[in-house]
Amino acid sequence: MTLHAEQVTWSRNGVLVVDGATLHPEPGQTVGLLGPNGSGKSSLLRVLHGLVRPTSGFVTLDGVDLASVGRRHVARSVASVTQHADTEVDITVRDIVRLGRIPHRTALGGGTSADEDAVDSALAHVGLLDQAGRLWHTLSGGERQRAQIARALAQEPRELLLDEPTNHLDVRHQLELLELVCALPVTTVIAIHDLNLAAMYCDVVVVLQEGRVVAAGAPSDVLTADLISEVYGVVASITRDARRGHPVITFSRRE
Ligand SMILES: Nc1ncnc2c1ncn2[C@@H]1O[C@H](COP(=O)(O)OP(=O)(O)OP(=O)(O)O)[C@@H](O)[C@H]1O
Repeated sequence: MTLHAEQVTWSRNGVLVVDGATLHPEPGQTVGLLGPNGSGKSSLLRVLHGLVRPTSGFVTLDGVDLASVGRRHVARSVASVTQHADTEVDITVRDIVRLGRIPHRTALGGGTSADEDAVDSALAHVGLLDQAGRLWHTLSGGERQRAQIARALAQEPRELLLDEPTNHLDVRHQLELLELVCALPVTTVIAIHDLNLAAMYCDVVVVLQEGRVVAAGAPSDVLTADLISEVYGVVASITRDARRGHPVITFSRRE
């Protein structure tokens, strides 16, 4: 079992932001949340994390309504990286990553060597081990993004919720990050704008439009020229990757 959404609706100021979304990831899958700006991807991730309560429907963790699961239990199981993680405090990269260990600490305990091992391992995974002593505010946007990913990895979650994690990353780090995420033994839901990266790395893609799920399934079934035209209003053509067979999307210029 994993984190499931059942007919989840979330309204804000009378506007239906998420409209009846159902999500049933298989354990270990990487699920891509796609859709235009404002289609509800971040909001659905927030509902899945239990940061906001659904207006109707429900989210379950291992079959139990998230509303009745303790926050600490959720924090031990679910890690998230949001789009605007930031801090003004003078804090090092290692300190940021250590935050991921908080849900695992006992009431009395400070950090243990197991905590430090998890922090080192997470830093190594994102290629920041040699930058661990640097201050947060001196990092580039991409380095901050990788530090936040390391914080989520240090949490050793079973479920990972990522909101546009490839933002700010150069192409090598985009590919490395998604390869890392796919190789982790966790279930990942990842809001992502790049349809080609979604096609390369996601087992399943779920397309949102105005808060509603309008398509879901394997990238090769979902990412058709018609769907892309309907949802994004752009002209695209689809070929297949010669080696792995996933769709490769090419966009046409408007003349
Ligand atoms: N707390 C809030 N209060 C009011 N409206 C909100 C709130 N959060 C989100 N919205 C609105 O809900 C809609 C969906 O926003 P959301 O950020 O979930 O979309 P998104 O698909 O993640 O967009 P993007 O691709 O631009 O990041 C938008 O119209 C947004 O303005």
